[in-house]
Amino acid sequence: MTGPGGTADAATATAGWPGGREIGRRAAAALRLSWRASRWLTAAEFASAAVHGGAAVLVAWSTKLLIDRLAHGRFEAAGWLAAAVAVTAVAVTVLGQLDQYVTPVLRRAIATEVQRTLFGKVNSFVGLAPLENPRLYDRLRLAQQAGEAAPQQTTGGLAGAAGGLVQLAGFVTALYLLWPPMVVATLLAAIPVVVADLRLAGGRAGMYMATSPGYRRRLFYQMLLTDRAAAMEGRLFGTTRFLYGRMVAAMRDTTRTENAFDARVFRLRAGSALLGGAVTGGGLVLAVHRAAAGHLTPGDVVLFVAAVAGVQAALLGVASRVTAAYEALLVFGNYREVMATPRDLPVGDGRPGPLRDGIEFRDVWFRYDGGPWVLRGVSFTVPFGSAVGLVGENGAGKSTVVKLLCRFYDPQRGQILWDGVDLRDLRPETLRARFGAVFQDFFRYDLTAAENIGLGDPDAMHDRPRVAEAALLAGADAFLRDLPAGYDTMLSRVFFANERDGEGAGTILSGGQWQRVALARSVMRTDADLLILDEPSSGLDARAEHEVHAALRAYRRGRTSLLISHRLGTLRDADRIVVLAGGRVVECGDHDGLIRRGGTYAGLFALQADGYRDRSSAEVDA
Ligand SMILES: Nc1ncnc2c1ncn2[C@@H]1O[C@H](COP(=O)(O)OP(=O)(O)OP(=O)(O)O)[C@@H](O)[C@H]1O
Repeated sequence: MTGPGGTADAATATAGWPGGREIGRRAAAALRLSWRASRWLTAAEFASAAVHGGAAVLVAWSTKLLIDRLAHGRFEAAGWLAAAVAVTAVAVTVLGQLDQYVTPVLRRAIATEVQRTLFGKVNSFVGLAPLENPRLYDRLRLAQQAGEAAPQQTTGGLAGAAGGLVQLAGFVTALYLLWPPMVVATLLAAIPVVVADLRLAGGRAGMYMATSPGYRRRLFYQMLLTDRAAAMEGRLFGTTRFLYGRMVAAMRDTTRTENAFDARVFRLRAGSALLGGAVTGGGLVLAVHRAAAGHLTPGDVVLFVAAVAGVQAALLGVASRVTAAYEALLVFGNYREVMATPRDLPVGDGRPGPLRDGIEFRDVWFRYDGGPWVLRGVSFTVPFGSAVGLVGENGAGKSTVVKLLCRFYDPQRGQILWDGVDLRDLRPETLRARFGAVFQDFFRYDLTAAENIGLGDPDAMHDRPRVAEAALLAGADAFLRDLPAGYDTMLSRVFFANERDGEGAGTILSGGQWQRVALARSVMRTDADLLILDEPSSGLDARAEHEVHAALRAYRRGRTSLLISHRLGTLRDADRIVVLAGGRVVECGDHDGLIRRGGTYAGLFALQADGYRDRSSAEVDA
């Protein structure tokens, strides 16, 4: 295998091939998956393969008898045999058609089952860490591929092997009866083919692993080249050529690795085909000689030719089916690994009641996946009914605090307590159901405006008055009503509202408008105990910011909230402001107290206030 990274990656990927037992376990799992997807189709696949194998021998043997009866002038018996051959041939043809129907339908049933189980698994991850692991994406891609292919390859492989063995046994018996040495020669010629195919199966699985990152990169660059937001920067900075180059390079890399592998396949297969051809040709010449010497009848020669070809075809069929199944089972390990991924975070049984006392961060230490410490012993409380602001420079760890509170990760040390109960002892979904939140990197769904807001409480998604109320609070109602189809306008240029007729082209919102939609989404849960607002107004104009904050102040009254904003003016009326720096809480108090203290917060506030002051008046002051 060549190509940058090809050899090394393949070597890593193929290190530690699974043994026979593991392959057996995978085969059993693949069969179970196929059975679960459709037991009738799985059974039909087996039945049709077995009948196929037997029918081929039956046709060849009947043909031999037919020719011998004809040669001896026994025409009546020949007539019956001809009818038997015709019926068998018709049955085989019909079965072939049934096979053509069963195979794709079973494939689709398996594909549906695989997608259902795989994405169900991804959905079951409690936190975000598994989704930040590039290996997961490789495994997931291969798992989808192999998850769909392996069960059918295994079913087909086992069924085909069963059918092939029936055929093999029939033809070997026929050859043995005619001329025993030919059995040995034919089997010997087929052995290199089987060995070569098994070796290729291992190589192919390694190649899949080695090319998977390349495929993902390729898709990533393709997505960037067609993504609207990326296209703006791409055109302005001229990065499209760079991205295009990277995409083509990634494509060449994977293609080179695949081509090198296919060349190896060709060399091995051509060599073994040559050997098989020589045996068949030589055998035919000898059989004709033996017939000329009176040792074989004309029917024997016909059966002989059919048997040599049949044995080779059966052996090759069994080998190729088994190796295809083996190959698929090697990659199927990815499906099993994804499905066996242990739960990323422990899940407690507790159901948090409505917040009564408050939330406490107690000596919380946290770092992302072996990186530097982001929080180093952070302690503060969010008392029930209060508004707490988090302040700190870029990278201070404010959003990290929010992510820990939502239990996207667990702290390495310390505790986060909900009314005195550790978050780890609570069910994450019931805990999260108590939050309303707008994140700094909120998501823009390619859905309608109403759906974009309604997703904040899927149960109330179609409750239009609730959606409109949330939009009103977030200052989004007026501009959403003005859209071409009001709340039903698609907020996307990638989909039509009516896909079938290609009608209802979408609209693009401005950054601030999107922020208001996200804010509306965060207040959809009317019974939320805690409102988390991470930079909710960074994109709003001055008037909108003023209006939205006034509305939110009223909304927050009596509720508990955690606010993050670099615009310190918006946090002025928070009951408590927590200042983070160097991973620690360096100050805590209300606005007036912190200003009097003259520390970090007072310094940041003065800097911002300075920026807003009229320069000339500042100069006059000076
Ligand atoms: N998923 C992640 N994986 C690795 N490191 C991360 C991840 N998310 C954040 N970090 C790192 O953690 C640190 C704190 O990030 P965080 O987003 O919490 O800061 P912040 O105070 O919210 O910053 P800002 O004011 O810029 O929004 C940063 O150094 C950042 O690089």
